[in-house]
Amino acid sequence: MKVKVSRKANFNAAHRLHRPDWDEQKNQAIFGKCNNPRYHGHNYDLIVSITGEIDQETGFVMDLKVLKDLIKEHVEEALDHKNLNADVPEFKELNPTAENIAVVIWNKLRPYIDQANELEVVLYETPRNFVTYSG
Ligand SMILES: Nc1nc2c(c(=O)[nH]1)N=C([C@H](O)[C@H](O)COP(=O)(O)OP(=O)(O)OP(=O)(O)O)CN2
Ligand SMILES: [Zn+2]
Repeated sequence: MKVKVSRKANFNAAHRLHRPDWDEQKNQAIFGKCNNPRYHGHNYDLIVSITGEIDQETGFVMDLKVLKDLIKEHVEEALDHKNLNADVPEFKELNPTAENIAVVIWNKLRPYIDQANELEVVLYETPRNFVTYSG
């Protein structure tokens, strides 16, 4: 019997969607206001979920206090109040779209999650735009 447990988190970050190999007109046409050369911010909401068997001794799939601390150490400290393009090595040459940010977060957390459990990351870039990555 598998059960999914989840932890919500939040971080604020600035970004710019841009490809240096495209001219200004194409960047503007594809990325619109997220191509602003002065960057802009989003208030990202994150839901991290772990799916697995319930441990018969603890009753936990995973201790949510441990998950909270992992998100704080590996996601919030890396991304919160950062300029994603300029401050976060993973985005030096990777566009910080919601999709790519979700994959980066998943990769940061996966090494710390029990191999027997599944990891899912849901990232809200705006209240109505969100992406899901499960590996
Ligand atoms: N597939 C993707 N599409 C878009 C992304 C993305 O990361 N992946 N990002 C953006 C913008 O960065 C950002 O999400 C703003 O988009 P917008 O359409 O303005 O969304 P809002 O929810 O703020 O707008 P509403 O009008 O309130 O719906 C765009 N596309
Ligand atoms: Zn944006």
